[in-house]
Amino acid sequence: MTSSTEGHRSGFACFVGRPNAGKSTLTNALVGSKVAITSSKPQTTRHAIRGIVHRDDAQLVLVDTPGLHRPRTLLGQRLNDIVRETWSEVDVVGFCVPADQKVGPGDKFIAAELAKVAKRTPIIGVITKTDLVSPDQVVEQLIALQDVMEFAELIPVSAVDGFQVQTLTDLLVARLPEGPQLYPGGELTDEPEATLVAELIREAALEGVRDELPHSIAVTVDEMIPREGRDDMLDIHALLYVERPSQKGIILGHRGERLKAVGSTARKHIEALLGTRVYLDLHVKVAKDWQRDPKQLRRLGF
Ligand SMILES: Nc1nc2c(ncn2[C@@H]2O[C@H](COP(=O)(O)OP(=O)(O)OP(=O)(O)O)[C@@H](O)[C@H]2O)c(=O)[nH]1
Repeated sequence: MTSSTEGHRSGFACFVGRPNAGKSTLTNALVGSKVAITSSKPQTTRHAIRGIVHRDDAQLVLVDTPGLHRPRTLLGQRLNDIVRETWSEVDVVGFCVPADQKVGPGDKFIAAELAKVAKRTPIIGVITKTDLVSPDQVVEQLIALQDVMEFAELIPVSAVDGFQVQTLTDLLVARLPEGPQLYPGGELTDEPEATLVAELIREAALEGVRDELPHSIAVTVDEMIPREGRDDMLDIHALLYVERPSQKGIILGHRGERLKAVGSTARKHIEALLGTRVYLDLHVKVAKDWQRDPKQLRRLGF
């Protein structure tokens, strides 16, 4: 009997590019309507998962990277170190450049940074939004991009009309190592929104403290209601449960600064997920030994 993982590939990819290059839209086009829920172990990545492409032969996990900045300050440099670290942790990077805009200094800056990791991580040049330009302009952009750096592959796509989206998936998958599924399939769809929202909050809360609090956090979303008189704003009230007061301190951080950052990261991801603006009201509660208490577990959705 052959093993079920034989020939199966799995791994991580991220899209980089200047703001508005079309990274999010492309991610959604690749993933389809599926939204990633990452509650399932293993926690193989420290980065927020934007979507997972499930196929019989592969599982492609698309992760978020923070934006790259022109480093004017020490903090800017530190942020860029983090970006580069992410790039070298994924199996393949897609560098997105829109077809309808000249390859500019912003792109060149990113390319120069990408070139530093290109020996270890293959970089695929992705020309996005081809539906906005003529075929000739696509060719011109391909040529312009080729001058910027050396790519493992170059491909024009359109997330809007689906042009070459499948081919791009194939190219990304081909760069993944052989391996089993990292996340169970199937469970990614049809999750009620509140569960996904809770999961995004949990992800943000665990960021950076996974080692200290690996399985001690649970999140409940108690309320998701449209802001009165507005159809573009959702009020979300959520509770973050920890097991011990000491863990509450870790989550809150100095003067609650960490919780504030968690809330702001989670809010951005929730807004991207739901396509609406969000006010997130987040509180931390100690629920003693909730993992061993069936009643509490049920309330937390386990
Ligand atoms: N016509 C067309 N528009 C697109 C395509 N992909 C993205 N767009 C539009 O381009 C704009 C930016 O797309 P995003 O996916 O938000 O870009 P992004 O790179 O994620 O942007 P940041 O989050 O700012 O980094 C949006 O208005 C999209 O609707 C495409 O394939 N064709």
